[in-house]
Amino acid sequence: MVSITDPYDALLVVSFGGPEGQDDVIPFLENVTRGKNIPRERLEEVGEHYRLFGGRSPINDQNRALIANLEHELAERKISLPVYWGNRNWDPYLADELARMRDDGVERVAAFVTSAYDSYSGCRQYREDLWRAVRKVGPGAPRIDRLRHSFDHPGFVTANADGVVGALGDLPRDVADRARIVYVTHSIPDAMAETSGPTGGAYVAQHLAVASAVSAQVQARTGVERPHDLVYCSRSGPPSMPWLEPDVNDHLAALASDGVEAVVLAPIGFLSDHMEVAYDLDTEALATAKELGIAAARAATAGTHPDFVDTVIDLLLERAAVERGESVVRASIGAPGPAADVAPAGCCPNLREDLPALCGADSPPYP
Ligand SMILES: CC1=C(CCC(=O)O)c2cc3nc(cc4[nH]c(cc5[nH]c(cc1n2)c(C)c5CCC(=O)O)c(CCC(=O)O)c4C)C(CCC(=O)O)=C3C
Ligand SMILES: [Fe+2]
Repeated sequence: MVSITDPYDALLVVSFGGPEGQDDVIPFLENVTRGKNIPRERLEEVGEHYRLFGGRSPINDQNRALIANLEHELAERKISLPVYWGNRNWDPYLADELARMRDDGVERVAAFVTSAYDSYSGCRQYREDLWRAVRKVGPGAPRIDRLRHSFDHPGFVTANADGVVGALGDLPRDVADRARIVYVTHSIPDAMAETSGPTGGAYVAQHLAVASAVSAQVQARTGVERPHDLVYCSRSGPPSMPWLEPDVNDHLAALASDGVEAVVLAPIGFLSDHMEVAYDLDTEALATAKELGIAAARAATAGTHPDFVDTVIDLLLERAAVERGESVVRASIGAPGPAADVAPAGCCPNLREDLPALCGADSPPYP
């Protein structure tokens, strides 16, 4: 009997990983920045962000919550499929989880990566680490298909629109109708943005599409048209290297001098409230807004919103149908359109060194 999840034996949630206590902070940061050109001062600064929160990133608990919701929703739909979880930079590591899956008899797995957009950081870097994990496990490692990026799935957009509507409700009533919606994502080097996706420029184009789609939904639901912007947080790297701008704090200052009284900060670049959201937005940017005298509220991320949980399952069922050779209608908000199932050769290149990566047209054969 054909099951709607065939040919998959499991779903694997692939994430970044984060420290769970003060002793983890330095080893975690060493894992993240190995081979990268991150200045010492920046590392110490980021270490302090984690220390402020007891050395514990919120990201692992958020992944545990997402997985619990996925398991619940799969059970509700009478779909019997185990869910596994492996990280790039912290326990549970990808290679350990792949070995566990192999021992459990899993041969073929669909991987949901907790990164919604195309760029080296959100695409190829995960696929390089999947290759490294597969090579470490060796023969018998399950075959992995990475699900397409979730940015343009209508469920992701609705979850974010709900977040913005909720944040508008947190603003003082007299200014909420005049609030500006400031969409925020992770800054990346200009060179990484320019080369993102199959033909370049995908990172910014995909965010602009999501920002417009979320704003249109918010307008439809509130009956108020509000201006919006796309800005960046969490810049790293040497100061000499250009990264995407404006920074959210600089942007708030510019808005204040233009007389803007209220903003919603909507972190569409992040799938859950991890450290960039908890520190860079909730701690730093909200303090900046306060100093400037702007009323500000932060919109919830997709997190465990039911529409986002459904999005993950929908992407899984879509890809399973594709692999069975069936034709599918892909849920999408439209241009720039769904990202590819199999990453095209050379997409989201690693500009530092050429490394083998899984789930692409240019991937090496399994060991
Ligand atoms: C696009 C993007 C995403 C979104 C896609 C995705 O979700 O993957 C993302 C996610 C995350 N980034 C995270 C943490 C860090 N990122 C760093 C460094 C960097 N990120 C970059 C980009 C991105 N990062 C880049 C271009 C660098 C410079 C180094 C390099 O060129 O690769 C550093 C080193 C210190 C610093 O440089 O700031 C840390 C500690 C965490 C965990 C948070 C937690 O613990 O809750 C998460 C989810
Ligand atoms: Fe990062």
